[in-house]
Amino acid sequence: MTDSLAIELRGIDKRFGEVHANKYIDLKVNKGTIHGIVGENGAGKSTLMSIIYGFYQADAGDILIDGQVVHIKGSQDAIDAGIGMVHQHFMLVDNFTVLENVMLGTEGGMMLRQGMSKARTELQRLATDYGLDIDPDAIVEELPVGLQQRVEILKALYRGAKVLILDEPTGVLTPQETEHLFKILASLKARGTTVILITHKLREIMAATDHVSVMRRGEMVAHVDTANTNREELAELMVGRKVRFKVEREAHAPGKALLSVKDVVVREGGVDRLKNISFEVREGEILGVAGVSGNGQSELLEALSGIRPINGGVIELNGHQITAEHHMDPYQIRGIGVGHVPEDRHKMGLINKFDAQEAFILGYHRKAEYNHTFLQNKNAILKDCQEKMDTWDVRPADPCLKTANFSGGNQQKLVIAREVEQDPDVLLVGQPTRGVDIGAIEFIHKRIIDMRNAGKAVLLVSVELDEIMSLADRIIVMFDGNIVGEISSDQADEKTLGLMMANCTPDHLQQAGGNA
Ligand SMILES: Nc1ncnc2c1ncn2[C@@H]1O[C@H](COP(=O)(O)OP(=O)(O)OP(=O)(O)O)[C@@H](O)[C@H]1O
Repeated sequence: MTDSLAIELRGIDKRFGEVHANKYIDLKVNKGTIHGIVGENGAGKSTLMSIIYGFYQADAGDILIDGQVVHIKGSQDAIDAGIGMVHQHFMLVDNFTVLENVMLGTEGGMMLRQGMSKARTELQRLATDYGLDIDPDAIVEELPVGLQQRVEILKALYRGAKVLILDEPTGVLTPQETEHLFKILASLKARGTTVILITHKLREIMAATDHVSVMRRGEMVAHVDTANTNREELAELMVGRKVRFKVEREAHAPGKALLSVKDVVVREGGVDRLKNISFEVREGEILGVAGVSGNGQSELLEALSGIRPINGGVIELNGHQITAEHHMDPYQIRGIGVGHVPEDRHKMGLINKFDAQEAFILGYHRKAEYNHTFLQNKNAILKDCQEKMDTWDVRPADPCLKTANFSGGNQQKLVIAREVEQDPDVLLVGQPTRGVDIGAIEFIHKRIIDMRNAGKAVLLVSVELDEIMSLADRIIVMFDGNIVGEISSDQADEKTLGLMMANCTPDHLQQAGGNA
């Protein structure tokens, strides 16, 4: 039966000091299938994939490709063995063209005209065969995220990948881009490529995969055929208990406005990113902001949190006015009772070299409780961090571990725990559950609802429509720097929101309402 296996792992074991990240893992992946891998944050999924791709060396165990043991000591060995990987954070050279990125590091020489022209022909063949349409001369940084990911896939195929690993590929994609990606994966499968897909989104697992393997705390705990399972069972296998998918949200009367935005303009390079927008968020209310990425939601969060000055209008935050003339920086804004969970935890939420205990006080480090007269109160910081890590189930609960060495989902928990636990009056939160496992999503959602029930104002920006619809009381929709519509969450459904996000006419919306 081994001929039908694209890749097999036997007894893969890996430790990082005290952390036993992979415990004697066995895995069989059939050729020409889409194989899902799920598991809680820190379960060891990325470590296992990094071993297959040669980033890490296993302490024990074998990797077999086409039935033969292969020794993968680096990514070039993995590429030679027909393995390709699309990382969560793309590995592209931003100011190179698509073609240059695809060729980079391969035989033929970038500078040789003949090599370039051969590569162009091959790239076009791959693009046509796999439905990966792209302009070879486009500059990568000018492409939307979904197309940049396509370049990563093409790069792997160009290097002859027979097994393609995708680690959380949809975390940064819009729903439309996600749909496209799944069509591409189906076409890869139809042409015999094997896909290993890591995702926390169980809907995607159910829709796209043939088989699923479940990891928990470094172990492989189950292998199931997708056709014979469901989201609830997978969630229970991952977490070891039943998980509620539905958020409990009781009716609640909001109070006075804690955040008010009046005619706010944000300009960048002569272009208005926010065009005279106005709205309010009141005490005891969650306002959801929906929109296709790139329509001003990120600029809005950055303006409100003080990262970006505004060019016009007025923001009133917890009784304080911010205008173009009177800017407040992020530290000052935190000081007036505003918490901010940035959309991109790597760029704005954490400093990789810092320990978890330092990450936990970032932005709050001057507070009296973390300081003696002149020096930091290390004991207080350590104790505080330990308590919060336990409450939020950050794994490993080690305040001295470098931020970079936590798994992606645990890094996200560090950031959101830091902001929520400061008990701000206004919480600005971007993509709160990006990369977070199903059990942690349940917890994070509950904490956001608890804040609303305690009379706080929450502004929630998320690309997950399910998340917005289940948490928000009201939803505003952004398009091209404007607010193009508002809807209460009881009336919102995916179709109506989708049309609003595309800025469709009232007629279209009425039809959608009728058909919904
Ligand atoms: N370079 C490293 N040094 C120390 N510990 C590490 C390192 N890389 C990973 N770990 C630890 O190994 C464990 C497994 O991490 P891994 O990133 O594989 O989890 P994951 O299942 O991919 O999680 P997530 O869903 O959050 O991405 C975690 O406890 C993590 O902190």
